[in-house]
Amino acid sequence: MDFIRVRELHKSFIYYRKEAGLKNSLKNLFARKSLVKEAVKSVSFDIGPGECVGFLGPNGAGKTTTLKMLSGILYPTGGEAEVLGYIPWERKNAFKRQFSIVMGQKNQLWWDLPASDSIYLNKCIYEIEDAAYSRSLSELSEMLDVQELLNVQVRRLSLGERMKMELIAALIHRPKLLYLDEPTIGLDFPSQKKVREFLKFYNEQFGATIMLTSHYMKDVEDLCRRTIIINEGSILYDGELQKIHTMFGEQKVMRLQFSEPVADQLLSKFGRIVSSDGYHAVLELPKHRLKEVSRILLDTFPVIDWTLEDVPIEESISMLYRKESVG
Ligand SMILES: Nc1ncnc2c1ncn2[C@@H]1O[C@H](COP(=O)(O)OP(=O)(O)OP(=O)(O)O)[C@@H](O)[C@H]1O
Repeated sequence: MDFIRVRELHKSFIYYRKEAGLKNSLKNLFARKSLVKEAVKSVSFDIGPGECVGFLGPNGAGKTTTLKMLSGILYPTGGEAEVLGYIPWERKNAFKRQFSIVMGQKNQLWWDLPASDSIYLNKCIYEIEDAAYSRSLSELSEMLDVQELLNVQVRRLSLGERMKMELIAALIHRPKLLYLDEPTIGLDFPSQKKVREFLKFYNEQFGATIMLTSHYMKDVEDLCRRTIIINEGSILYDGELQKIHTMFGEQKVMRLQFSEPVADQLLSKFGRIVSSDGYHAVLELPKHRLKEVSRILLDTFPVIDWTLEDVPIEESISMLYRKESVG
């Protein structure tokens, strides 16, 4: 059984161009120019129960718009979706009780109240029994190590502490499905790690299905085997994250340090320059040219240090985007 079934889902936004200045504003009142943005173009995929799927893409790719349609916040322009057996945009109560959406960029807790009040409000909304609520609250707050902070006003919490409270509020009713839109954005490394460990535990312990968007690749590497990559509203890749490496495994990254500046023009004939400042350069080059290029570089350039690495997963994904844009 598929938990999430999406077929040719599509969303276009109509918006109006506003010209600057009073004269143009008045003109706009009578003759507005409408524009269409195709944010999501006919995407299809299935997600099974208990899967944790990374939903990746560059800024403006259509990730949030897709998650909003799958949670019923947005009505699609076309296509179909079935989530937990419901059509999300019908917003049936039985559906709303079974999922949560957490957006790292949006605060869902009451700013001037302690987090415990917002969490209690969710208890009432979801009609959670007292015993189940107490158990869930103490379990979640213990796992996230924030028991002492539940009664502190939300605006007095740090970003990391607030995100942990957001997660407790979102999970207090034990949803089977969790949409996470950049849950670790802006957090320091220890908080990112804690949130990741918690999400992994929640996924494994309760068999929850998770769809996660994040610009931090570590989140996706740690939590998701499968990745769906979207760019300009269309799906570019759907499969195992690690397989993206093998698609671009023919490349290596060489980091060089020079004792005196070396111009980009001299380096560019050996491979793609990822970055360079004269004294340091990062080159991406094909594996089959490694031996030859290393020899030339070491013999003819003032190299004082160098290393060879595999292409990072972020870079493999960027290559996927570039390949797509080149056609
Ligand atoms: N209400 C709207 N009206 C017009 N255009 C919109 C609206 N909402 C989103 N868009 C556009 O749709 C495209 C996709 O936006 P979306 O927020 O889904 O991207 P995203 O992949 O989540 O990006 P990011 O990683 O930056 O959050 C963008 O070009 C955005 O400007």
